[in-house]
Amino acid sequence: MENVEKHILSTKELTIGYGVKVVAEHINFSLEAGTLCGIVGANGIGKSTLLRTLGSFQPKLEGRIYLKGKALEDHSPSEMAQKLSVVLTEPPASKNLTVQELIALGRQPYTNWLGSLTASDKEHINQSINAFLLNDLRNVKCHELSDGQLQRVLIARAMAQDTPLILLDEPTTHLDLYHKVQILKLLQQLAHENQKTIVFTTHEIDLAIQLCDKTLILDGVNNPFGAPCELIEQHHFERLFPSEMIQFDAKTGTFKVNK
Ligand SMILES: Nc1ncnc2c1ncn2[C@@H]1O[C@H](COP(=O)(O)OP(=O)(O)OP(=O)(O)O)[C@@H](O)[C@H]1O
Repeated sequence: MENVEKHILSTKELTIGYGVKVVAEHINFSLEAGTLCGIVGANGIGKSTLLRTLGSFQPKLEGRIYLKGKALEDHSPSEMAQKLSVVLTEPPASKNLTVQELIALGRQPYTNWLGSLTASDKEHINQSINAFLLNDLRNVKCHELSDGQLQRVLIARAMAQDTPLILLDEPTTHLDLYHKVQILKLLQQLAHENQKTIVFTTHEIDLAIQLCDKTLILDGVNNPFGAPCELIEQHHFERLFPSEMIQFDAKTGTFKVNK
Protein backbone atom coordinates (compact mmCIF):
# COMPACT_ATOMS: atom_id res chain seq x y z
CA MET A 1 0.00 0.00 0.00
CA GLU A 2 1.12 3.53 -0.77
CA ASN A 3 2.58 5.52 2.09
CA VAL A 4 -0.30 7.85 2.97
CA GLU A 5 1.64 9.69 5.71
CA LYS A 6 3.83 11.76 3.41
CA HIS A 7 0.69 13.02 1.71
CA ILE A 8 -1.21 15.99 3.11
CA LEU A 9 -4.47 14.76 1.58
CA SER A 10 -5.28 11.43 -0.03
CA THR A 11 -8.34 9.40 -0.94
CA LYS A 12 -8.76 5.70 -1.61
CA GLU A 13 -11.73 4.37 -3.57
CA LEU A 14 -13.81 7.28 -2.29
CA THR A 15 -17.54 7.36 -3.09
CA ILE A 16 -19.43 10.63 -2.54
CA GLY A 17 -23.13 11.48 -2.65
CA TYR A 18 -26.27 12.01 -0.63
CA GLY A 19 -27.88 9.12 1.31
CA VAL A 20 -28.51 6.39 -1.25
CA LYS A 21 -27.67 8.68 -4.19
CA VAL A 22 -24.12 8.07 -5.44
CA VAL A 23 -22.75 11.18 -7.18
CA ALA A 24 -19.22 9.91 -7.96
CA GLU A 25 -17.13 6.86 -7.09
CA HIS A 26 -13.60 5.50 -7.61
CA ILE A 27 -11.99 8.79 -6.57
CA ASN A 28 -8.29 8.17 -5.89
CA PHE A 29 -5.66 10.85 -5.52
CA SER A 30 -2.90 11.98 -3.21
CA LEU A 31 -1.28 15.37 -2.76
CA GLU A 32 2.02 16.37 -1.21
CA ALA A 33 2.90 19.70 0.43
CA GLY A 34 3.31 22.66 -1.91
CA THR A 35 0.85 21.44 -4.54
CA LEU A 36 -1.89 23.40 -6.31
CA CYS A 37 -4.61 21.01 -7.50
CA GLY A 38 -7.70 21.86 -9.57
CA ILE A 39 -10.82 19.67 -9.63
CA VAL A 40 -12.55 19.99 -13.01
CA GLY A 41 -15.53 18.33 -14.68
CA ALA A 42 -18.90 19.03 -16.28
CA ASN A 43 -21.80 20.74 -14.45
CA GLY A 44 -23.43 18.51 -11.85
CA ILE A 45 -20.68 15.86 -11.94
CA GLY A 46 -19.89 16.30 -8.21
CA LYS A 47 -17.06 18.83 -7.82
CA SER A 48 -18.71 20.77 -4.96
CA THR A 49 -19.95 17.54 -3.36
CA LEU A 50 -16.36 16.25 -3.36
CA LEU A 51 -15.00 19.47 -1.90
CA ARG A 52 -17.63 19.49 0.85
CA THR A 53 -16.90 15.82 1.61
CA LEU A 54 -13.14 16.49 1.82
CA GLY A 55 -13.89 19.42 4.15
CA SER A 56 -16.06 17.18 6.36
CA PHE A 57 -19.18 19.26 5.70
CA GLN A 58 -20.96 16.08 4.61
CA PRO A 59 -20.21 12.35 5.14
CA LYS A 60 -18.53 10.18 2.51
CA LEU A 61 -20.51 7.16 1.33
CA GLU A 62 -17.60 4.70 0.94
CA GLY A 63 -13.80 4.61 0.84
CA ARG A 64 -11.16 6.50 2.77
CA ILE A 65 -10.00 10.10 3.16
CA TYR A 66 -6.70 10.73 4.94
CA LEU A 67 -5.33 14.02 6.27
CA LYS A 68 -1.58 13.62 6.81
CA GLY A 69 -2.07 9.86 7.09
CA LYS A 70 -4.90 10.00 9.63
CA ALA A 71 -8.50 9.16 8.65
CA LEU A 72 -10.59 12.33 8.31
CA GLU A 73 -13.32 11.02 10.64
CA ASP A 74 -10.77 10.43 13.44
CA HIS A 75 -10.03 14.16 13.75
CA SER A 76 -11.49 16.29 16.55
CA PRO A 77 -12.97 19.67 15.46
CA SER A 78 -9.93 21.52 16.84
CA GLU A 79 -7.47 19.16 15.07
CA MET A 80 -9.42 19.74 11.85
CA ALA A 81 -9.29 23.52 12.27
CA GLN A 82 -5.50 23.37 12.55
CA LYS A 83 -5.05 21.11 9.51
CA LEU A 84 -7.72 22.33 7.11
CA SER A 85 -9.32 25.63 6.07
CA VAL A 86 -12.22 25.86 3.65
CA VAL A 87 -13.50 28.68 1.43
CA LEU A 88 -17.01 27.92 0.19
CA THR A 89 -19.09 29.74 -2.42
CA GLU A 90 -21.64 31.14 0.05
CA PRO A 91 -20.85 34.73 1.10
CA PRO A 92 -19.76 34.95 4.75
CA ALA A 93 -22.39 35.87 7.36
CA SER A 94 -19.96 38.39 8.82
CA LYS A 95 -19.84 40.91 5.93
CA ASN A 96 -20.31 43.78 8.38
CA LEU A 97 -16.75 43.27 9.61
CA THR A 98 -13.80 45.14 8.14
CA VAL A 99 -11.35 43.30 5.92
CA GLN A 100 -8.83 43.11 8.76
CA GLU A 101 -11.43 41.85 11.27
CA LEU A 102 -12.66 39.12 8.90
CA ILE A 103 -9.11 37.96 8.19
CA ALA A 104 -8.40 37.95 11.95
CA LEU A 105 -11.19 35.35 12.34
CA GLY A 106 -8.79 32.94 10.62
CA ARG A 107 -6.75 32.92 13.85
CA GLN A 108 -9.68 31.62 15.95
CA PRO A 109 -8.31 28.04 16.21
CA TYR A 110 -5.24 29.46 17.98
CA THR A 111 -6.65 32.20 20.22
CA ASN A 112 -7.83 31.85 23.83
CA TRP A 113 -11.51 32.01 24.78
CA LEU A 114 -11.35 35.83 24.89
CA GLY A 115 -10.14 35.82 21.30
CA SER A 116 -7.05 37.92 22.20
CA LEU A 117 -4.51 38.11 19.40
CA THR A 118 -0.84 37.46 20.17
CA ALA A 119 2.06 39.07 18.28
CA SER A 120 2.31 35.90 16.19
CA ASP A 121 -1.42 36.06 15.33
CA LYS A 122 -1.02 39.69 14.24
CA GLU A 123 1.98 38.76 12.10
CA HIS A 124 -0.01 36.03 10.33
CA ILE A 125 -2.86 38.51 9.71
CA ASN A 126 -0.50 41.16 8.29
CA GLN A 127 1.28 38.62 6.09
CA SER A 128 -2.07 37.49 4.66
CA ILE A 129 -3.21 41.08 4.08
CA ASN A 130 0.01 41.84 2.22
CA ALA A 131 0.10 38.58 0.23
CA PHE A 132 -3.41 39.17 -1.09
CA LEU A 133 -2.81 42.86 -1.89
CA LEU A 134 -5.35 44.09 0.67
CA ASN A 135 -3.38 46.74 2.50
CA ASP A 136 -5.39 49.67 1.12
CA LEU A 137 -8.64 47.88 1.96
CA ARG A 138 -7.87 46.72 5.50
CA ASN A 139 -10.36 49.11 7.16
CA VAL A 140 -13.10 48.80 4.53
CA LYS A 141 -16.29 46.89 5.48
CA CYS A 142 -16.62 43.59 3.60
CA HIS A 143 -20.08 44.46 2.25
CA GLU A 144 -18.48 47.37 0.38
CA LEU A 145 -16.10 45.10 -1.57
CA SER A 146 -16.38 43.87 -5.15
CA ASP A 147 -16.74 40.10 -5.72
CA GLY A 148 -13.06 39.83 -6.65
CA GLN A 149 -11.90 41.80 -3.61
CA LEU A 150 -14.13 39.72 -1.28
CA GLN A 151 -12.75 36.53 -2.79
CA ARG A 152 -9.20 37.73 -2.02
CA VAL A 153 -10.26 38.51 1.58
CA LEU A 154 -11.75 35.02 2.07
CA ILE A 155 -8.60 33.37 0.76
CA ALA A 156 -6.47 35.65 2.94
CA ARG A 157 -8.53 34.51 5.95
CA ALA A 158 -7.76 30.89 5.02
CA MET A 159 -4.07 31.81 4.72
CA ALA A 160 -4.19 33.45 8.18
CA GLN A 161 -5.58 30.18 9.57
CA ASP A 162 -2.19 28.78 8.52
CA THR A 163 -3.31 25.21 7.84
CA PRO A 164 -1.29 22.83 5.66
CA LEU A 165 -4.40 22.23 3.51
CA ILE A 166 -6.77 24.80 1.98
CA LEU A 167 -9.94 23.78 0.08
CA LEU A 168 -11.79 26.30 -2.10
CA ASP A 169 -15.07 25.85 -3.97
CA GLU A 170 -15.04 27.80 -7.25
CA PRO A 171 -12.82 30.68 -6.06
CA THR A 172 -12.92 32.39 -9.47
CA THR A 173 -16.68 32.43 -10.17
CA HIS A 174 -18.04 35.88 -11.17
CA LEU A 175 -14.55 37.24 -11.83
CA ASP A 176 -13.24 38.65 -15.12
CA LEU A 177 -10.31 36.93 -16.81
CA TYR A 178 -7.71 39.23 -15.25
CA HIS A 179 -9.01 38.64 -11.72
CA LYS A 180 -9.41 34.89 -12.29
CA VAL A 181 -5.74 34.73 -13.26
CA GLN A 182 -4.78 37.00 -10.35
CA ILE A 183 -6.53 34.73 -7.80
CA LEU A 184 -5.09 31.53 -9.28
CA LYS A 185 -1.58 33.00 -9.41
CA LEU A 186 -1.88 34.08 -5.77
CA LEU A 187 -2.98 30.54 -4.87
CA GLN A 188 -0.06 29.11 -6.86
CA GLN A 189 2.34 31.44 -5.05
CA LEU A 190 0.85 30.47 -1.67
CA ALA A 191 1.22 26.77 -2.51
CA HIS A 192 4.78 27.02 -3.78
CA GLU A 193 6.28 29.64 -1.45
CA ASN A 194 4.49 28.62 1.78
CA GLN A 195 4.34 24.86 1.03
CA LYS A 196 0.54 24.78 1.30
CA THR A 197 -1.56 22.10 -0.37
CA ILE A 198 -4.39 23.89 -2.12
CA VAL A 199 -7.35 22.16 -3.77
CA PHE A 200 -10.01 24.12 -5.66
CA THR A 201 -12.96 23.34 -7.90
CA THR A 202 -13.19 25.26 -11.15
CA HIS A 203 -14.78 25.57 -14.57
CA GLU A 204 -11.64 27.34 -15.84
CA ILE A 205 -10.09 24.21 -17.30
CA ASP A 206 -7.70 26.14 -19.57
CA LEU A 207 -6.35 28.12 -16.61
CA ALA A 208 -6.15 25.01 -14.41
CA ILE A 209 -4.07 23.30 -17.10
CA GLN A 210 -1.69 26.27 -17.19
CA LEU A 211 -1.36 26.94 -13.46
CA CYS A 212 -2.02 23.72 -11.50
CA ASP A 213 0.59 21.17 -10.50
CA LYS A 214 -2.06 18.44 -10.41
CA THR A 215 -5.58 18.08 -11.80
CA LEU A 216 -8.39 15.72 -10.86
CA ILE A 217 -10.86 15.24 -13.70
CA LEU A 218 -14.25 14.10 -12.42
CA ASP A 219 -15.65 12.24 -15.42
CA GLY A 220 -18.14 9.83 -13.85
CA VAL A 221 -15.99 6.83 -14.85
CA ASN A 222 -12.52 6.56 -13.35
CA ASN A 223 -11.70 10.20 -12.48
CA PRO A 224 -8.16 10.52 -13.85
CA PHE A 225 -5.64 12.38 -11.69
CA GLY A 226 -2.16 13.63 -12.48
CA ALA A 227 -0.08 16.53 -13.80
CA PRO A 228 -2.05 18.41 -16.49
CA CYS A 229 0.53 17.55 -19.19
CA GLU A 230 0.22 13.81 -18.38
CA LEU A 231 -3.57 14.02 -18.58
CA ILE A 232 -3.29 15.82 -21.93
CA GLU A 233 -0.96 13.11 -23.26
CA GLN A 234 -3.44 10.46 -22.12
CA HIS A 235 -6.28 12.30 -23.99
CA HIS A 236 -8.46 12.70 -20.90
CA PHE A 237 -9.51 16.30 -21.61
CA GLU A 238 -10.85 15.28 -25.06
CA ARG A 239 -13.48 13.13 -23.32
CA LEU A 240 -14.81 15.84 -21.02
CA PHE A 241 -17.38 17.36 -23.40
CA PRO A 242 -19.23 16.03 -26.50
CA SER A 243 -16.73 16.35 -29.37
CA GLU A 244 -19.33 17.39 -31.94
CA MET A 245 -19.57 20.73 -30.13
CA ILE A 246 -16.23 21.30 -28.40
CA GLN A 247 -12.78 19.97 -29.34
CA PHE A 248 -9.75 19.94 -27.08
CA ASP A 249 -6.55 21.14 -28.75
CA ALA A 250 -3.75 19.17 -27.07
CA LYS A 251 -1.03 21.42 -28.59
CA THR A 252 -2.32 24.59 -26.91
CA GLY A 253 -4.14 22.97 -23.98
CA THR A 254 -7.34 24.87 -24.84
CA PHE A 255 -10.90 24.06 -25.93
CA LYS A 256 -12.22 25.19 -29.32
CA VAL A 257 -15.85 25.47 -30.38
CA ASN A 258 -16.80 23.65 -33.60
CA LYS A 259 -18.26 26.29 -35.92
N1 LIG B 1 -28.14 18.55 -1.01
C1 LIG B 1 -28.23 17.71 -2.05
N2 LIG B 1 -29.01 16.60 -1.99
C2 LIG B 1 -29.12 15.73 -3.03
N3 LIG B 1 -28.45 15.89 -4.20
C3 LIG B 1 -27.65 16.98 -4.31
C4 LIG B 1 -27.51 17.93 -3.26
N4 LIG B 1 -26.64 18.90 -3.67
C5 LIG B 1 -26.26 18.56 -4.92
N5 LIG B 1 -26.87 17.42 -5.31
C6 LIG B 1 -26.71 16.71 -6.59
O1 LIG B 1 -25.42 16.16 -6.63
C7 LIG B 1 -24.92 16.20 -7.97
C8 LIG B 1 -23.56 16.90 -7.97
O2 LIG B 1 -23.74 18.26 -7.61
P1 LIG B 1 -22.50 19.22 -7.39
O3 LIG B 1 -23.03 20.56 -6.98
O4 LIG B 1 -21.53 18.56 -6.50
O5 LIG B 1 -21.87 19.27 -8.86
P2 LIG B 1 -20.79 20.27 -9.47
O6 LIG B 1 -19.89 19.45 -10.32
O7 LIG B 1 -20.17 21.09 -8.39
O8 LIG B 1 -21.75 21.16 -10.37
P3 LIG B 1 -21.55 22.64 -10.98
O9 LIG B 1 -20.41 22.58 -11.94
O10 LIG B 1 -22.86 22.86 -11.69
O11 LIG B 1 -21.33 23.59 -9.83
C9 LIG B 1 -25.97 16.89 -8.81
O12 LIG B 1 -26.74 15.89 -9.44
C10 LIG B 1 -26.80 17.64 -7.78
O13 LIG B 1 -28.13 17.77 -8.22
